Amino acid sequence: MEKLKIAGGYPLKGTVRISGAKNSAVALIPATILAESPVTIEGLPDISDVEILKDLLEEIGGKVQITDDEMTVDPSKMISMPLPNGKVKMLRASYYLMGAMLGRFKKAVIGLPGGCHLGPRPIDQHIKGFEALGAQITNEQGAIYLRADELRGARIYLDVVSVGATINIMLAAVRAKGRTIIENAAKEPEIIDVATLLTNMGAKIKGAGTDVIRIDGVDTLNGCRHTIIPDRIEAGTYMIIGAAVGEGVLIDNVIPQHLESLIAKLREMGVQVESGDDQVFISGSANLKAVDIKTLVYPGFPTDLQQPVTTLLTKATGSSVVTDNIYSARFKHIDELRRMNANIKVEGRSAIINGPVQLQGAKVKASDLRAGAALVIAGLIAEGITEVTGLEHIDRGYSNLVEKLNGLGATVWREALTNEEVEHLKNT
Ligand SMILES: CC(=O)N[C@H]1[C@@H](OP(=O)(O)OP(=O)(O)OC[C@H]2O[C@@H](n3ccc(=O)[nH]c3=O)[C@H](O)[C@@H]2O)O[C@H](CO)[C@@H](O)[C@@H]1O
Ligand SMILES: C=C(OP(=O)(O)O)C(=O)O
Repeated sequence: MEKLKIAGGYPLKGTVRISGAKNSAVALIPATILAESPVTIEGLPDISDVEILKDLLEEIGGKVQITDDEMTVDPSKMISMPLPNGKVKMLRASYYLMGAMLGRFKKAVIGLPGGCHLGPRPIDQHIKGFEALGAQITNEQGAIYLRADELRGARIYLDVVSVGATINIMLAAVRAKGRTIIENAAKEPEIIDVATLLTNMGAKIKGAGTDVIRIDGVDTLNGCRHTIIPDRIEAGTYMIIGAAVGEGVLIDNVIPQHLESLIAKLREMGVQVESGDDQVFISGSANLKAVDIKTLVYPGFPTDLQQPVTTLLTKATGSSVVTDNIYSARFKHIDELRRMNANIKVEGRSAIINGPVQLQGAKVKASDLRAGAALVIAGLIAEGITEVTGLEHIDRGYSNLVEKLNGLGATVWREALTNEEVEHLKNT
């Protein structure tokens, strides 16, 4: 086990290249199950969620090759192996195996997913969608059993706008007989990315990226080559870093339109942001202004950037209110930021941040992925050394973090935990 050490207070500048999107990758990889010949996905991020999904595809008989950032999956010999326990529990997105295996094999057994603990993460809308397509579903000892004699297209209205449910239903519906219509669908760019892969495989999907998606089921899907979209959350994290400690940071390989809500908020804070075709330049600002932020479904402000932006707001003058409307309990980073001298209180689903304060280096623990990002940003801002543990969360979603930060001039390194520190972590 390792910890991340950050020597704070240094200005960063230069160029950082963004990797492929984690939240696309975790759906694109299960989607390969639906094909009958090899699928290649280019531009995958080097993160543990991708590694785990590779292992899961191999468990069910897939042949997977990874070269640099490219993964080729030969799904031809896959079988509907039950996966009630083990690695499925290590990530939230293992739930996409349900839709993909149901689509291809008409049956699946998948352990209830893990992932970041952000409060309750129900999957009732996924289940409602699968049932509408004709599947029988039971929950036995923490695993979901799905079975259908035949999948039939249906009209499905999502009661909550859910990225996970939209993608999962799409995965099953591409192999259903007839037309499926998903109403009140989520519109996130990752949904369009998955629909693009499926379309390249031969699926018939219209309307991905709007709130009504129409899918006409097909009998077979074939292999293809697909390039993943850039990770808007990783890009947003580096934009926030640029605003916090940058003296000119160029974010390369980004789709600026995916980050309009963040760009608008950074400008409101007084940060200079220039966007080009696939790059964003952040000049930084000495005098940040407090702003209020509410997370919403896309194109609103993403919940995944709520924690990183909270750290930035500790530098802003005045009182900011950050409200998470997607995950009301996504505030585990706040206690850790307080250890670093932040003046923040949580009321219901809002964090109230009073600034500016000078953060101080401390020993802190990442409780989840974006809490980890928030603490790394805090470490870069802080005076002195910050030590961040819980790196297994950060490694789920940030490709080559140390290399990318040091490439911008930061002083960040990983160090093995002492036995004493391992014991201490087990007891906290
Ligand atoms: C809309 C939104 O911002 N989605 C984010 C959410 O996706 P994720 O896929 O985790 O969440 P969903 O988009 O599926 O869920 C959005 C909301 O709907 C609720 N819900 C979801 C499914 C369901 O069956 N029943 C139900 O009630 C969730 O509890 C949540 O409050 O977290 C991901 C990881 O942090 C982000 O990348 C997504 O952008
Ligand atoms: C919480 C996240 O991931 P997951 O849903 O995979 O746990 C995230 O990407 O911020």
